Parts: sequence; C-alpha cells; structure tokens
Amino acid sequence: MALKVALLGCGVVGSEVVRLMNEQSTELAARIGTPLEIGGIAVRRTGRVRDTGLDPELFTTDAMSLVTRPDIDLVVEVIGGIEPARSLILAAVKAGKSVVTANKALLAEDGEVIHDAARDAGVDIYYEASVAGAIPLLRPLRDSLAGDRINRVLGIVNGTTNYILDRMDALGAGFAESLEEAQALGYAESDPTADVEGFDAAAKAAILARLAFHTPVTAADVHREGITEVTAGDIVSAQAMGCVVKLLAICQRSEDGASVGVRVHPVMLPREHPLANVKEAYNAVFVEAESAGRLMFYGAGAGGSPTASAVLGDVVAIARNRRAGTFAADGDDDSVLAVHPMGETVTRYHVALDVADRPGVLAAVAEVYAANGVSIKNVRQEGHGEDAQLVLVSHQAPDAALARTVEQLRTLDMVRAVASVMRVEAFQH
Ligand SMILES: NC(=O)c1ccc[n+]([C@@H]2O[C@H](COP(=O)([O-])OP(=O)(O)OC[C@H]3O[C@@H](n4cnc5c(N)ncnc54)[C@H](O)[C@@H]3O)[C@@H](O)[C@H]2O)c1
Ligand SMILES: N[C@@H](CCO)C(=O)O
Ligand code: NA
Repeated sequence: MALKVALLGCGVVGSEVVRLMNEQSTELAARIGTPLEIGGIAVRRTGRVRDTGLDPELFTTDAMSLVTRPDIDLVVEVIGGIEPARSLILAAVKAGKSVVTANKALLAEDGEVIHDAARDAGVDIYYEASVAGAIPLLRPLRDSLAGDRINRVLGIVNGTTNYILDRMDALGAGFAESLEEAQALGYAESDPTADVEGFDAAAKAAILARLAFHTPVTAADVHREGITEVTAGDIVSAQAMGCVVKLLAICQRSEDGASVGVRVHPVMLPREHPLANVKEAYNAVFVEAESAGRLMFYGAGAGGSPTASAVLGDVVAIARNRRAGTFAADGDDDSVLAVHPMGETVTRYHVALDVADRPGVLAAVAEVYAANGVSIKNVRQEGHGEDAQLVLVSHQAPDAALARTVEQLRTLDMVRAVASVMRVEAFQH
C-alpha cells in the first residue's frame, strides 16, 4: 500500500517537493519499502494552471478536510506563518497523521503545544528544513549529539543578512546598497524586515536552543538585534582587528549551567574562526560540545530545492518509523532551564571613540570602564590631533555593564562620538 502524503502549500518549497517526489519516486519507494503518493495538495487558489504534471483533482482549497482525510498518512506543511498552519498541523496530529514542517515561525512561537500534541497522539513531527534549510542540523542535534552536553551553538542561520554583510566586507559598500543588490539577485524579499531585523534568525535560534539544551525556548525569549545599523565604519573597524562582521544566533549555557542565554545580533568574529569564512548566502552552525568538541555544519540555508531535500529526508524518516511501528518523540524538555536576560549574558565589546588627542582622555575613558566593573583587554589609538580615535576591546563582562559603560562614554565631553560599538565573539575555550 502506498504511503499517502498531503501537501499544504505549493509555493517555492512545495513545488520542489512535488518535483522531487515525482522525479525520485522509484528511489524513494526503494528506500522506504513502499511507494510515496501525493494524496492532495492544498493551495490558496485552484484557478491557476499548474505545471506539476499532476491530476488537477488533487488540488484543493480546503486544507482542513485534506489533513483529516482518513486515507492520508502524512502531512507536509509548507504554507508558513502562524495561522492557519498551526490549526492544520494540530488537526492533522489529532487525526493521527505525522507531520513534516519547514515553519520556523510557528515552531518558535508555539513549538511546545505542537510537540506535546504529537507525543500525545503518538505521531512524528519532523522539521529539519525550518533551520538552515538543507543542512542536516536538527536531527544531528536531536539524535547524534543526544549523548553529549552542548555548551554553545553559534549560527549563521540567515542567508540574506550573510550576503549583505559579505558584500559590505568585500566591497566596502553600505548597508542600503548591499540590501538593494541582495534584492536584485532574489536573496532578499521585497519586504526584507524579517531577515534584516533578525526575526527569522531569532526564530531559528529558539529552535536550536530548545534542541541543544533540552529546554523550552520561544522566540520571545530571544534577544534580537538586526543588521540595519551596521555601517561601513563598523566593517572597517572589524577589519582593523582582523575580524569580519556576522549576524549570529548564539545559544549559550551559563557558566554554572543553571540557565541559558539566546540572542541574535551582529558580532565581530576573528577571520580565523570557521564561521568567518562563510560567504554569500550560505549558512553554517558551529557547535561546541563537551565531549565531541567543535563541530561545524555548513551548506545552503534556503532555496526551493535545498529546502525540499530536507523536507523529503524527513518524509523518509517518518515513513521508516511507520514501517517499524514506532515514532520518535522529540526532545522531552527534561531540563527546563531558565532563559536569562541579555543583561546577564557575558559578552565582550569593541568600542571605537572619536576623541581629541589630549592628556587625560584615555584616563577618563578608562575610569568609566572601571566604574562599571569592566576590564579592558586592549586599547589602541588611531590618528592624532583632533581626529584621533580610541579603540577599546573589553574583557568579558555582563552585557548590562558593558551597555552602561557605552552610555556613560557618550556623555563624556572629550568623546566627540561613539563611532562603533559591537560585541566580539571568538572560540570559547
Ligand atoms: N523558501 C525557502 O528557501 C525556505 C527555506 C527554509 C524554510 N522555508 C519555510 O518554508 C515554508 C514555505 O516557504 P516558501 O518559500 O515555499 O513560501 P511561499 O510563499 O513560496 O509558499 C507558500 C505557499 O502557501 C500558499 N498558501 C498560503 N496560505 C494557504 C492556505 N491557507 N492553504 C493553502 N495554501 C496556502 C501560498 O499561496 C504559497 O503558494 C515557510 O514556513 C518558510 O519559512 C522556506
Ligand atoms: N529568508 C531566509 C531563508 C528562509 O529561512 C534567509 O535569508 O536565510
Ligand atoms: Na536544516
């Protein structure tokens, strides 16, 4: 008997899922031990002629009836957004169907409800495509690393912003013109807010943190800063330190192990770090685990066919589970660690100050750092006379103390302007 798949959404990803299921039907059937068949495709409008080679009767606008149809075994949700995706997934799960979804926004907002429902119903929910597209990442975190203790995850999980920052680094271009170029090439959407403001990366950070630390984390727990304020001057400052600027999703266990911090913001990263060499719109995730050490996962984070590859991998995994008469309950959130606020997260700051080159300036600046309990790692001066710049890199300190330091530096008479402020990341050990 064929395994019947209901497809919800036939856009960029959905249409590639259809194409690959058709093209690889023989291989997929061999791998699963039974043929895969598309039982129905939910679309917003059925009017358009579709170039899928499929029976037009398969298309429906009634997604709810499709997901609960008794002959459907498995539902693939590639509509995106919160509703109706959430109601459709919950209805499918309650009707005993396993689900594959690429929907990071929904999983980051309401993942626990969906995972609990799947566990209660004894069905699978797989979502490899939701973070870093084609890159096998979530199942390695969930399965291969289940015997280890993960301390930190650093990820370039948004291709659009990586492309923009890469152009700024390579060409000295500004943010606005790099964004325009990304849009012209089809990397950035016409409304790029979710990417450039870090919402997309924050949703992915929540999903990664949940899997890495076995604890519930939602998008609301993630501190988020995008790249719209990164200037050509920041990039030059980074280059002067042998760094590149990257937008990172960072999920980090606190030193005492009692809590986790989850954040998305631009960082300066030394060029020798493997993530610094992730160019264009590629994604990569760097995992630091107690026993496994440093691991990196690299590849295409988006695009119809890479994302469909991850979706189909999940379909095969679920099909194999079904044949074995089992399902793989997702991370049972055994830890329930607190998520600490950004102010308590330990970070380091790079700060460049436009100052006049006069006696007492460095002392006054150093005093502000000292008053906030922040130790300076190194300081250098660029230029001289009225055009001097002091560049300071701090040791690690709570982010709140560093942010306070910068605010107080702004009020010093001898500081003409705070030219660049950015957190610095490096290898942890
Ligand atoms: N495109 C990528 O590279 C990529 C990568 C990783 C994850 N994803 C995720 O995959 C999902 C789909 O992304 P996409 O790029 O294919 O989006 P898309 O906009 O191209 O496709 C979504 C499709 O769903 C349809 N749709 C909307 N509401 C519907 C409804 N109620 N019933 C039936 N169909 C409906 C839309 O008409 C559209 O054709 C999203 O969750 C996205 O975050 C996409
Ligand atoms: N918009 C995302 C792709 C989908 O996750 C990116 O730029 O990486
Ligand atoms: Na992935």
